[in-house]
Amino acid sequence: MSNMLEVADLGHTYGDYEAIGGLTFDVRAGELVCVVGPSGCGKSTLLRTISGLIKPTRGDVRLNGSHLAVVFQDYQRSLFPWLTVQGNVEFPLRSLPRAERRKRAAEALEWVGLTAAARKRPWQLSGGMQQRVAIARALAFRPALLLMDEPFASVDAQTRFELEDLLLRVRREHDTTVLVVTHDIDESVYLGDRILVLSSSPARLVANLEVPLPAERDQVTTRTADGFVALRSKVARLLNVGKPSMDVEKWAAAERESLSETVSSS
Ligand SMILES: Nc1ncnc2c1ncn2[C@@H]1O[C@H](COP(=O)(O)OP(=O)(O)OP(=O)(O)O)[C@@H](O)[C@H]1O
Repeated sequence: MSNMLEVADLGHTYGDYEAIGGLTFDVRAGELVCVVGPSGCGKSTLLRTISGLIKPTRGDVRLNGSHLAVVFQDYQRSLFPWLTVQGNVEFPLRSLPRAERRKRAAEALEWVGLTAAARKRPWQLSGGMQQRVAIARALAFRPALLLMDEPFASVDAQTRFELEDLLLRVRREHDTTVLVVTHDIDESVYLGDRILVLSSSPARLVANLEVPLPAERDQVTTRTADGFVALRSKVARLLNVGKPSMDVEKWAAAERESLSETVSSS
């Protein structure tokens, strides 16, 4: 499988504060990779450098495709209240002919189950529906890579589960490559093909974990499966290594070894 994203020795410093301390990883085409790390470790900075919103102090980001789209946590601020749902989804497609814009927006709204809401304004919709509009807008752009920054953190638990399943369905049906930043360990295991665990700031890669779960996931059976429970415990323990006094590399190596033992014996 080819790489859609290649990040090499990426580092970022704000003034003299080092937020990211040299990250190297790839995201393969069609893969869904989750990034977890302690609060303030530099996850949003990582997404901003990948999306080109800020220029990294050092290192390289290579995207093997022409477009990327970003979905943010705060859907209320990312949608235009004066445009209809359809208008919001069409907005990034302004350079395309009108008929093509319409077609792509209608298609993306259908993928997220919002065809009936196309003529409404965002403020007439629930929070979960608004976030679905933001996802439709990103998908209509047909991005080579979809970046998501805490995309479901502002909705209730039930809606969050629905949106997680929506994301899994659309990325499977449309073969989208996705990089999701999340605070939620369970969400990272439920969604991910792979999980990148970061240390506290400056963010370094503590572990790069394959998720040993079938592609078909279900909120009840997947979350109670032994592989799910074992991996979420691993990630939770790895996140404690963000303490500066610990030897992150040594800890991560030990955890990786014990994870591979768990997986091979299960
Ligand atoms: N524009 C900025 N100028 C100076 N420091 C910044 C700036 N943006 C972020 N930082 C600092 O860099 C560090 C990483 O911030 P970032 O927002 O990337 O972390 P995060 O992991 O996304 O945080 P959270 O988990 O709370 O969302 C934090 O200590 C933050 O205070």
